[in-house]
Amino acid sequence: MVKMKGKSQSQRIGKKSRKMKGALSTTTNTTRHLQLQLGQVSLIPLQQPSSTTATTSSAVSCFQNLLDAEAPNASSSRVALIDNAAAAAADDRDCILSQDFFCTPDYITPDNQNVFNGFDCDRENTPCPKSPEKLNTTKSKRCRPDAMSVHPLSPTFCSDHQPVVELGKDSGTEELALEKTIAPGKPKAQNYVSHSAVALRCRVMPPPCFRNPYLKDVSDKDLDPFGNQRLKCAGLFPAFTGGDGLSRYRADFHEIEQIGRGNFSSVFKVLKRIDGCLYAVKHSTRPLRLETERTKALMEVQALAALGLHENIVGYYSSWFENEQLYIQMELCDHSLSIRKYSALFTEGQVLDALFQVANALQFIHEKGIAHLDVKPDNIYVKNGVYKLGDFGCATLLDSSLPIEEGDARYMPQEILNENYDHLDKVDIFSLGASIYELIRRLPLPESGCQFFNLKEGKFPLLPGHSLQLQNLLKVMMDPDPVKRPSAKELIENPIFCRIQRTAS
Ligand SMILES: Nc1ncnc2c1ncn2[C@@H]1O[C@H](COP(=O)(O)OP(=O)(O)OP(=O)(O)O)[C@@H](O)[C@H]1O
Ligand SMILES: [Mg+2]
Repeated sequence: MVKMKGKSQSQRIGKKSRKMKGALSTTTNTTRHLQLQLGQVSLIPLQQPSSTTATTSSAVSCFQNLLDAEAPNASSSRVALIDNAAAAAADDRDCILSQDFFCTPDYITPDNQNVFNGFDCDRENTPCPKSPEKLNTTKSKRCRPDAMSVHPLSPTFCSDHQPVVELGKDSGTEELALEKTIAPGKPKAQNYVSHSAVALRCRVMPPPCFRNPYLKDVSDKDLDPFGNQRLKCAGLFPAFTGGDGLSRYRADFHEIEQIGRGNFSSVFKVLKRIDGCLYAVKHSTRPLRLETERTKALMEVQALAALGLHENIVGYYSSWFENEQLYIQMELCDHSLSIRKYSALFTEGQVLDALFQVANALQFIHEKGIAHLDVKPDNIYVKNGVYKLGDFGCATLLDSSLPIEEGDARYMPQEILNENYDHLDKVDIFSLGASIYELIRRLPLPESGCQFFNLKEGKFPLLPGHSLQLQNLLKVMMDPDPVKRPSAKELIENPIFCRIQRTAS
């Protein structure tokens, strides 16, 4: 409780009540009637005026507002009072909910919370959202003209898309109205699953589980027994897809700035509210409406999760669907090696360092039976001098048992453009060679023409300032015959890397 100087808060409130009663004594019969009712409703001005005069006038004007609101008959005045009481109650709830917001598990957090806490999902960008503006009940009246009020925790609380839910009109009590799901005498809509029903189901059922195609040794029976059926209706679950309900992104993270944008996604630097640490959160830029689109998008996180931790692979923390978009929480890196954004010149030592570290990442993922298929400078990130392979959006299984979607054509070897998928691990080796070549030259790789095809043949001009040993290594990595390219394991065993190991030790 906030202590006030010299006097307790209740003493001050008592003083204000007495002043208000003084004002009441001069009013009409109607006022006395209202005064009786006010005995049960505390009228406390929201803002405490500094001077005594201001306090009195505030109390009077507050009372005057109630008088103005009073309708000719008693029941409507009761409605006005209930509305004000409900609004005050909503205020209290809002204050509590703005705290609860951060600690309640998704599937029990009320949906439509953003509606009544005044939390603007688009513009919210503050670490600690303030308690919302007081909502008056006009809003519920506009949505539901015949309703007295709706408990905001109810799934039926005012939403533009709410199906009709009739409320009890208990004129004899001043409690907040109890909701009745079906109005007596009204025909029940057939074959219609109400939004509220879905919201309710979301709260009692956890979201579905998916089989990870990159993990071979997990049997289907280890998964959620309803998984298959529920995958089909995953898009129906607001808590799962976001819907118009709670934003897990907004609830859990404070967005700091956009740090990247790919063809399919945007990446943001965020602060996780609960642990105070910085992360990168990537989300798809267009909605994933179809089950096939969601399944495809999920493969990126499934690959990351199946791989587990490696120093040279971007760390993966968590993922979820929201508003038909897939969100991926990752380790935050300093920048990518994109030559459009990062223009530093690479010495041979730095080039070898980057090559060695990414080759380590490739060895790790190839050993787990996974190919990346989109190795390029944009997808190699740096954090404190450590290179990390990221963007597993094209990852697939080496045995070609999963669909194959090749990455950026500039970094792809000829065989994959010819749809020969026999040596997918060697595709990554070619792409790494092409990436290093681009980093050395600081010029974007050609997208077509003679040079484009020459590179696919492993033919490129000399690289001044770099050792022949390195240039030969790049040529063999970009050999048109995938079999002649070294594996990632062979690559990291190349004696050329003794140089950087010597420097490091
Ligand atoms: N974990 C991260 N830390 C720092 N920056 C990142 C991170 N993840 C992504 N980025 C930045 O965001 C950019 C786009 O990310 P990403 O490549 O994953 O998106 P995408 O849409 O899959 O890309 P693409 O167009 O290559 O398919 C990256 O090039 C990088 O600059
Ligand atoms: Mg990318």
